[in-house]
Amino acid sequence: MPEREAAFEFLREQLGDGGVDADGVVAELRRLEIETPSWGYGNSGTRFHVFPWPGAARTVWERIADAALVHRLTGTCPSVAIHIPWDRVDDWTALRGYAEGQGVRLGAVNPNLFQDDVYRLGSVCHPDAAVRRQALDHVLECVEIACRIDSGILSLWLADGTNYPGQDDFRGRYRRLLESLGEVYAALPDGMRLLVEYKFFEPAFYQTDLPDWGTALLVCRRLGPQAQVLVDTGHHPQGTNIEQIVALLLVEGALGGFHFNNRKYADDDLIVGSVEPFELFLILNEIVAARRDSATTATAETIAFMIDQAHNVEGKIDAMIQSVVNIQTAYAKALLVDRLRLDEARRAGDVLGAHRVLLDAYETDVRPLLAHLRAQLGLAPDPVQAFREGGYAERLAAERGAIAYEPR
Ligand SMILES: C[C@@H]1O[C@H](O)[C@H](O)[C@H](O)[C@H]1O
Ligand SMILES: [Mn+2]
Ligand SMILES: [Mn+2]
Ligand SMILES: [Mn+2]
Repeated sequence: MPEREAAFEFLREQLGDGGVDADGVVAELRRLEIETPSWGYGNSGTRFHVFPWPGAARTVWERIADAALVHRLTGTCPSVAIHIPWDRVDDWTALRGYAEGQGVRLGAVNPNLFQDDVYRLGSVCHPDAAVRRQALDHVLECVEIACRIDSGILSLWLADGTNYPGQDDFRGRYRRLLESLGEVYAALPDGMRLLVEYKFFEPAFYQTDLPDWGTALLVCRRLGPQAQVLVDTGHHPQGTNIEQIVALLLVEGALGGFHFNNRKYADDDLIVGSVEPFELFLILNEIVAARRDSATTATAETIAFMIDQAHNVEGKIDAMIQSVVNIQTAYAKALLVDRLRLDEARRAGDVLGAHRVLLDAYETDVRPLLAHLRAQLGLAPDPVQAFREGGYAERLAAERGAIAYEPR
């Protein structure tokens, strides 16, 4: 028996002794879908510099081709999120056809209300009604695009905010926010969700109009059931307990999706799980727990798992594959949590006992499980290695070269 299968058989037995069905875990892993961001495949950087990467995607077609490659190597990324205008085309049917021909579908549509000169004082919260109108027309165009490509998600992040005390009126901006998003919500066709993303600062440095989960939840409540909160894991002040926010939003039926990435300081958009893998495990543990709870299953089953990252000094495609592997790994560990033993320890007030139930799952090497899943899908056991040893990077660099970065 090949070594990997032997490792899986050994783990299956070990898990079986603890009452965990390894085949059930593999089946749940197989259902996991992770959406990658088109903008994660191109050159990106900071205000200090953008380092051009040989072979980095230059057009929406190349970004979709790279996303499709990630899906072919991981078997778990069937859709790619697009950003407007970065990914705008004249013929959406052609782009949709191209994507489907590559084996992926076009996913969440992200409007861009942060790169136009008129948005200096905000977009949908701007004091000037004419600027708000321009912003709304862009978002409504994105609703139209989502319809054309049969996407079920409009994913909205607002850079809106102010830089100095007194610059604007908090109540006035909040009212404009509600009024503007009310018009967006009214334009949503049945079945399309508006995901409201919050972020506590940047590019605004005194006040942000959608700074936290509470404000996003209040706004969603005002709008209606098609509006849900999007949690970007890089958008919280240091020390925030993100897994608690996730649990609360699940109970409220308001958790619509994630933008997975990781950070050490601010919105660093680093590879998810590369800084705090335990936090990622705890977040996914809340999702699995909610799926096991009839009161929260419905919401937990429709969460959009999306990545939102920028790869400034590393290759884009293997970084994205590593991100997918990190999410699969954390999710697999969350599926191993012995929830019966956990509940017992909690009821008994056994604080350390309960904590150790989570540690048992977290410290389990799930690589044999993931390799077994990939074998089932006819894929290489380690997709990052498969990319790096498959000559893809060299071929793309030869085909595309390293273009100097043009600001978007
Ligand atoms: C590029 C932009 O960055 C923002 O910080 C936020 O995370 C949005 O989701 C993303 O679209
Ligand atoms: Mn984001
Ligand atoms: Mn961000
Ligand atoms: Mn981010």
